[in-house]
Amino acid sequence: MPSTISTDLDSATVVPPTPDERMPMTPIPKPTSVKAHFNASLDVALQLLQKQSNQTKSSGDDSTSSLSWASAETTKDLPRPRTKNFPELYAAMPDDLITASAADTPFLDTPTCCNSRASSTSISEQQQQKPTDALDGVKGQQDQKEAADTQATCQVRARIPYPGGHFYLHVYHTDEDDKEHLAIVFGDDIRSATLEAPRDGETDMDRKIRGASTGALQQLVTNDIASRAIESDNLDIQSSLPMVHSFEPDPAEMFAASRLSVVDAPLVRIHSECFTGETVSSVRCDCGYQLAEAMRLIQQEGRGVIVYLRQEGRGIGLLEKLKAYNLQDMGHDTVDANLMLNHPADARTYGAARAILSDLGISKLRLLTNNKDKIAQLKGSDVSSKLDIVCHVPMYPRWWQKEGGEAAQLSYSRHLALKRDVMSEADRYLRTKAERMGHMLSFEESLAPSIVIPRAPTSALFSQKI
Ligand SMILES: Nc1nc2c(ncn2[C@@H]2O[C@H](COP(=O)(O)OP(=O)(O)OP(=O)(O)O)[C@@H](O)[C@H]2O)c(=O)[nH]1
Repeated sequence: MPSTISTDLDSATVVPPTPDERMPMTPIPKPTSVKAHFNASLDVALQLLQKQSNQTKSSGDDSTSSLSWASAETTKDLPRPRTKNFPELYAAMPDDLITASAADTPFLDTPTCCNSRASSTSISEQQQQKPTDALDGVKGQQDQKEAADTQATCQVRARIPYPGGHFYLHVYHTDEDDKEHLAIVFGDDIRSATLEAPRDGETDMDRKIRGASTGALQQLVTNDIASRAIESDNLDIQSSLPMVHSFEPDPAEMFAASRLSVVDAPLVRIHSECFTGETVSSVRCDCGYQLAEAMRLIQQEGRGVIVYLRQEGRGIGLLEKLKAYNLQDMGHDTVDANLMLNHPADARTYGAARAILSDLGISKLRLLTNNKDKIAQLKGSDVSSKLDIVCHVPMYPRWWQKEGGEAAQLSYSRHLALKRDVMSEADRYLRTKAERMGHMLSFEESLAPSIVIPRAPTSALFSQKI
C-alpha cells in the first residue's frame, strides 16, 4: 500500500506506548539561534520518529517506517514551478513597493512596504524631529543587550477557529517576568521548538494536551532539511530532499518551496496589550484597530505571527495608564502624563518578542508597525540572534486612508461615525505618537498611503490550488 502525505501534524493516530515500550528521550537543549532551532527540531523529530517507528514495529504497521511522504498519486495534477530552484518564488520585492531606502532614513534602515511616495516623504520629515529623551538610542541599545539573553518557552498551543480558518494560540513563559505572553500563529507549518521538545516522563497524551505533535513527523524533518539548505546558502533543495527526481509536477518540490517560507519573510506584528482599546473598544487609542487589522492582513496571506506582549500601557500597567488618562483629560498628552507619573514615555523592551520569534523559527520578517524604536530594538545588535526585518508595513488608521482605499470598505455612515468619534480622541493620541515619539505617521489625510501589502515571496505557492 503506498504511503500518503499527511498534512496535519496532529492527525496521525498513535497508540500510546506502554511504560515499557517508551523510549528514553535525551533532553534537547534550549535553542539559542535559528540554526539551533532547526537543529533542535530535527533532533526532536528524529527522536520522536524513532519512537513512533518502534511503536509501529511493535504493532505490526509499517506505514510510517520511511520518510517517503510523496506518493505517485499525489504528484500528477500539480502545477510545476518553472525552474529547478523556483527563482520566481524568491524574486525580489518589486521596487515600487519599497519607498524608503536606507539612504533616505538615517535612523532607520528598514524600507516601508507600501507604494506611496507620500509615505517616504513623511518618514523623512518625521526623522528630522527629535524624539524625546525617554526614547533616545541609548535606551534602545541597552535593551538590545538584555533582549539577546531572554529565553522563552512555549507552554501550550491550541487551535482557535477564526472566521475563514483557524490560528494557533501559543502561551509563553519567559525568564524576564511572570506574565503569559502570547503568540497568535497563522499557518500550520510555523512550529515552536520548545513546545515540540520532549519532556521527561511525558506520555503521548501529555504531549497532545499541551499541543505538541505526536505523529506524522515527516513534515518536521523535511522542514528542517529545507531550512538547513537555505541556511548554508545551498539553494539546491532537490539534492537535500529524499524524493525529488523528475521534472513532472511534484508535490515534494512544492512542499520544499513552502518550507522555505519559514525562513522567508512572513508578516509579523509585535502588539502590546491594551485592555481599553481591545476589550472595551476605547477610541482614545488605535490599539483595537491595529490588532484587528493585523489579524486581517495576516489571515489574508495565510501565514504570519502576532506576538501579543503583556505590556499594558506601554509597560506601566492598567492602573497607571488610567491615572495617565486622567492627566490627559486635564490637558496633558500621553508622553507628559507618563513622565508626570515618574514613568518613562515608553517602558517596553522587546527581548521576549525576539525570543518568541526565534522559538517559532522566524528570523526574517515584514513588520507591521509605525514605531521606529520597536524596529530598532527588535533588530538587535547581536549577530547570532539578529532579526532580519526586510521592511515595515505601516499601520495607518483606516479613517486616515484615502477615500476609495480601505476606508471605502466601511459603510458611509459608519465611516462618518468613526471619524467623528476618533478625530478628537485618537487623533490627539496619534499626533503625540508622531510628534513626540517619532512614529512614522503623517496627519495629512492626503498624504496617507494607500497601503499595498507585498506578497510573501512564496505566497504564489499558497494561492495555487493544490
Ligand atoms: N501609558 C500609556 N499607554 C497607552 C496609552 N494609550 C495606549 N497605551 C498603550 O500603548 C500600547 C500600544 O503602543 P502604541 O504606542 O500605541 O503603539 P506601538 O505598539 O508602540 O506602535 P505600533 O507598532 O506602530 O502600533 C498599548 O500597551 C496600550 O495599552 C496612554 O495614553 N498612555
